[in-house]
Amino acid sequence: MSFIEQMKQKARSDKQNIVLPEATDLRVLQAASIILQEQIANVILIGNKDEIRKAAGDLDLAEAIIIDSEHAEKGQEYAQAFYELRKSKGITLEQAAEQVKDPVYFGMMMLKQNDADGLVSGAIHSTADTVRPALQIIKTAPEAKLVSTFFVMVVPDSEYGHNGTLLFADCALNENPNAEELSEIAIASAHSMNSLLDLTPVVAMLSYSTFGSAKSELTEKVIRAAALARQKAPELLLDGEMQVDAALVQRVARLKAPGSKAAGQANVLIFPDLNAGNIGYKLTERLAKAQAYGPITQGLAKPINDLSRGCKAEDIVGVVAITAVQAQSGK
Ligand SMILES: CC(C)(COP(=O)(O)OP(=O)(O)OC[C@H]1O[C@@H](n2cnc3c(N)ncnc32)[C@H](O)[C@@H]1OP(=O)(O)O)[C@@H](O)C(=O)NCCC(=O)NCCS
Ligand SMILES: CC(=O)OP(=O)(O)O
Repeated sequence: MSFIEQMKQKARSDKQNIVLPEATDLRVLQAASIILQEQIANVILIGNKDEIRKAAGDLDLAEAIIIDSEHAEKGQEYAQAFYELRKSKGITLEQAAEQVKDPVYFGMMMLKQNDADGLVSGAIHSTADTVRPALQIIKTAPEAKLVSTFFVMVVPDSEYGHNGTLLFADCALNENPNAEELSEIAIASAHSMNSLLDLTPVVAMLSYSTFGSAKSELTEKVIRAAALARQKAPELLLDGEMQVDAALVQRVARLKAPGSKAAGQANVLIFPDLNAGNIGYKLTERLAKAQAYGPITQGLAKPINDLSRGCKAEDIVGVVAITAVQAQSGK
């Protein structure tokens, strides 16, 4: 069974309430209709009922719950709760009341107040505009030091990773992580590989150098990050710095990184910065025609996941199924 079929099946076993705040986007509404039809999750759409119905056309959304954040019953409660959260940053109650009318902020407050289980946004909003409210309202999980993101990449007809399934991180959030932050991203991604995909993570810390073949501040950062990650999580199969061919291809690994416990068989690729990560996932998606599910966040107190503005309806369905599975395990 494919990765995404597994996620859908798991999601169906205990249906979660997932908020979609971008409810006038046709791809989001098409996804909502598929999610309801396939019984993957209960769907909460945020927006004006008439506008949503107009945008939806013939789509069957009869089972979706629609909440208008401009005139919501809980608007006052959410405004007060948001004000309490952000008053130390100088926000007034009036500003809080305005802010929670925004569908993304309203959706986040639904999660904060336990009125929903997960949220998916980003078909219209940039990553910053999806993740910033999550960082402000939902915040990091108690055990997490840093929030980061990953993509589950499913590459057709590929022997790399686990039969073409790999986890790429961080492709969406942390712009230039230092060595300490990069080590946290690696460890969190290994845990995500294990908890979400039930696969043993084999982690490669990527660079343009393999085991000292080049030397600069950039390679030194990755070497330090790998050392820190090994120190903090010695049980992990993790190595670096290494080039992506050494990480994936056994023949190249034998030449460039003999004796490495991760080279040649990596299924978790940790990119050194956001330029590399974002370009790397989009290249794989477009040139290798891979499915790219994400950005999925790790380290937030509740499951809030992002999308690329270039996503298709089926990508949104996939990310909602993943969000529902994360919500099940967080309960
Ligand atoms: C997401 C992003 C906007 C957060 O940036 P920011 O400017 O630090 O935002 P803010 O300063 O408003 O931070 C919001 C809160 O989250 C916290 N925070 C920021 N990044 C964090 C992280 N990675 N992990 C945990 N907390 C974080 C901040 O400390 C702040 O907390 P506070 O408001 O309670 O004090 C920023 O990292 C970003 O723009 N990343 C790139 C996104 C992008 O363009 N991706 C490319 C396409 S996918
Ligand atoms: C994840 C990502 O790159 O998002 P977008 O394409 O919307 O910038």
